[in-house]
Amino acid sequence: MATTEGHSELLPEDIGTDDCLINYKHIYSPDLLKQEVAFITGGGSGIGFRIAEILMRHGCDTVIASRNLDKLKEAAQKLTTATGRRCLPLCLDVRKPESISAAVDETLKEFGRIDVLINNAAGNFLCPATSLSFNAFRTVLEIDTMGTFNTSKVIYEKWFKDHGGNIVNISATLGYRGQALQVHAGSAKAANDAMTKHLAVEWGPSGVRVNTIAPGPISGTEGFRRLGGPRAEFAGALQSIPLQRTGNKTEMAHCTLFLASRASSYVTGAILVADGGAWLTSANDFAMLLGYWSSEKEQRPVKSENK
Ligand SMILES: CC/C=C\C/C=C\C/C=C\C/C=C\C/C=C\C/C=C\C=C\C(=O)SCCNC(=O)CCNC(=O)[C@H](O)C(C)(C)COP(=O)(O)OP(=O)(O)OC[C@H]1O[C@@H](n2cnc3c(N)ncnc32)[C@H](O)[C@@H]1OP(=O)(O)O
Ligand SMILES: NC(=O)C1=CN([C@@H]2O[C@H](COP(=O)(O)OP(=O)(O)OC[C@H]3O[C@@H](n4cnc5c(N)ncnc54)[C@H](OP(=O)(O)O)[C@@H]3O)[C@@H](O)[C@H]2O)C=CC1
Repeated sequence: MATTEGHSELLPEDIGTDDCLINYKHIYSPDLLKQEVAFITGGGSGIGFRIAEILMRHGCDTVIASRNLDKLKEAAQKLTTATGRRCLPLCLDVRKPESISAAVDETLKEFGRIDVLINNAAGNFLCPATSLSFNAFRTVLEIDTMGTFNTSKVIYEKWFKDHGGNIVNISATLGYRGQALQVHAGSAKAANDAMTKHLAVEWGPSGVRVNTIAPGPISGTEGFRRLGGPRAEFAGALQSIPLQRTGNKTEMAHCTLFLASRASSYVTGAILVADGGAWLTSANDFAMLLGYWSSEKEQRPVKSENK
């Protein structure tokens, strides 16, 4: 108990908005990723933003890429100011391979290399299977699973195949025991965990490592908010996690730094579970989540019919 609380206290400013850490203490040498370039999908917010920051604080230049260019520009400015490294904001939709291709070309033109790909972009919301439209299920699979494959394949073909590289996927432990109101996200992330192993086998001979971080509930993020995490009713569920707290973005970024760097040079095809032990024990309370979902109608679009 004292150990986990102690670590939380080291990072008091971690909770909340996408701002850079004020008192960051390096985990590894600040030169660990010197002269490397990381391409981070969804790097303008939440866990992806913090991953960009921690990689940059270890010497890396970054590309942060997603759909909302204004948000990305603001994030890139903050990241460069805080770390002194370059950060290039680029617009893409991971569902559209041609947009990924254009962003990768731009990256290679600007930086001349890509060393690390972080597949972090995703979409999620709470919804029981009976209310989930076919299109809603497809949309989440297209963003999370097709998006991860599309980005990996484009970067492999344009760069990693000839130069090697390092892919880290951001998954989730929510599907490991089945989670209520999450059939879409759980199915998508399970496919990604399988993809990690398949691509590690196929691309290992080209010098490409492929690994995954599987987070549990991470406070101060959109994903946590969308699933009702900050609500008082969930306090009991969080207490059922062995480490008795949510994780934070910096902890996820440190795990990513390990897999993205030579610190893990003989690791591939691995899934690093970083959830405080949550999936081993915590209650998957269907009634509680359904109650929350029913009370949060403004979160959901009005659908005419299942498509
Ligand atoms: C938190 C729980 C607390 C305590 C539990 C304690 C212990 C539990 C222990 C272990 C559990 C471990 C972990 C769980 C905790 C955390 C969460 C895990 C995973 C998290 C994943 C993520 O967070 S992903 C990142 C979240 N951020 C985003 O989603 C931002 C990006 N999102 C979007 O862009 C949209 O939301 C989108 C995904 C819908 C895509 O947008 P777009 O392409 O524009 O698509 P639309 O046209 O809008 O919609 C497409 C169809 O989808 C339908 N839809 C959209 N929103 C909803 C909704 N809210 N509900 C139902 N259906 C929806 C929409 O209607 C469209 O379908 P049609 O049929 O109408 O066409
Ligand atoms: N938060 C949590 O508790 C947990 C999160 N995770 C995983 O962590 C990762 C980050 O989640 P979190 O930080 O919470 O959420 P955010 O909403 O902050 O991050 C998701 C990012 O994905 C981008 N994105 C969404 N759709 C697309 C798309 N079609 N093309 C390109 N980019 C897209 C968004 O940017 P834009 O809108 O500009 O496109 C956004 O920056 C996700 O993979 C999530 O599944 C896993 C377990 C728990």
